[in-house]
Amino acid sequence: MATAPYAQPMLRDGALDGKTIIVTGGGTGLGRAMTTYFLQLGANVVISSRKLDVLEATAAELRTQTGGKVLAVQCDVRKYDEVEKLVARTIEEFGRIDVLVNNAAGNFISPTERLSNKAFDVIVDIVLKGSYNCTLAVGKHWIKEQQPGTILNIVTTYASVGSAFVVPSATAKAGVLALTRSLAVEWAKYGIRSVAIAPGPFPTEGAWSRLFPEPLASKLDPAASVPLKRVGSHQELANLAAFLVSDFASYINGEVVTIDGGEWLNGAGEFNKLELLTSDMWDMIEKTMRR
Ligand SMILES: CCCCCCC/C=C/C(=O)SCCNC(=O)CCNC(=O)[C@H](O)C(C)(C)COP(=O)(O)OP(=O)(O)OC[C@H]1O[C@@H](n2cnc3c(N)ncnc32)[C@H](O)[C@@H]1OP(=O)(O)O
Ligand SMILES: NC(=O)C1=CN([C@@H]2O[C@H](COP(=O)(O)OP(=O)(O)OC[C@H]3O[C@@H](n4cnc5c(N)ncnc54)[C@H](OP(=O)(O)O)[C@@H]3O)[C@@H](O)[C@H]2O)C=CC1
Repeated sequence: MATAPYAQPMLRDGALDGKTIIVTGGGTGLGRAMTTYFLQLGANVVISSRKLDVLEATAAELRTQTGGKVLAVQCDVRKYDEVEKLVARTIEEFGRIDVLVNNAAGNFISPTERLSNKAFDVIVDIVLKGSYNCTLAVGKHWIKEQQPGTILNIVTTYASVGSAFVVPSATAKAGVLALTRSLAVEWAKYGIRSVAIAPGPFPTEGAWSRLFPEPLASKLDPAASVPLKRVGSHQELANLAAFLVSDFASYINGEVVTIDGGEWLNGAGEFNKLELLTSDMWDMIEKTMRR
């Protein structure tokens, strides 16, 4: 079957030539998808997370698949000293950093009152502390070297509106969104852009195992609440990420781009649920109203 247009690579060859990009959580899921496309577009990529074996395996596969330069560095984003080492190792290998993608995250569904304080901490620490740790370490480097840069934060649609049953994640992602918009203004004078992507449902093992465990998975179709009636493809998210970190997006700063097939608006509109009405019902309703 032919690949759908939205699942095809978008940018021209070499669009990211000469750029060095750090992708936290780059060994799996959407981080891996972005890394693959960045390499195909000519960037050098450093992938980091806690599990070195996963990172090394991904790096080896992507070297073969793309012919690009990818370095695996173990780093727990919650620990500032490890983040500083990640920055130093990147400079040592590639001589520069052009882009930071704050993608690493932790999440699981739970009624909030069931959470221990440690469970709340672990999510906020990975998502919010992890993002500001990396942003601070890379930002300080750019400012000291008088070098421009781009920060891309992967948030989610509920960063703006909140969500029940993923409260630590919603709290932390809202903070990351605030970080994005605040630094877009404060660090613009240094030539540093801050942007974000708010994805809706994109199937990954990491997200699905924690957000759609059984018996939920067999009861709930994640595509059903999306007006376009499908989930996202990894390539279309990678296309958007590559554009936002490329020089073609040089005038985009402080923006959060939602990519969710219209899902978040679906819950918002007062009358959206009328989608359930059949044509016959509408005939009846119209007749009654006109009378
Ligand atoms: C699907 C449609 C789209 C909607 C948008 C979705 C938006 C966001 C999506 C995502 O972010 S998906 C990313 C998912 N990926 C990950 O979470 C990967 C990394 N995750 C992990 O490593 C673990 O899941 C972790 C729990 C977050 C961290 O693991 P770690 O080993 O560091 O911690 P633990 O020691 O296991 O746990 C710490 C603390 O948390 C409690 N806990 C763990 N799991 C649960 C649970 N399911 N329910 C309640 N509590 C949990 C655990 O018991 C510990 O607390 P204490 O027992 O010490 O009090
Ligand atoms: N998939 C989806 O539908 C959606 C995803 N998102 C966002 O997309 C991003 C990627 O998620 P996805 O690919 O689905 O899930 P994954 O679970 O595949 O990705 C999460 C990554 O974060 C890494 N990570 C977790 N904790 C740490 C830590 N302390 N230090 C460093 N790295 C860490 C994990 O690696 P390791 O365990 O080796 O540390 C893993 O590679 C996340 O920001 C998520 O919130 C947003 C909306 C929807």
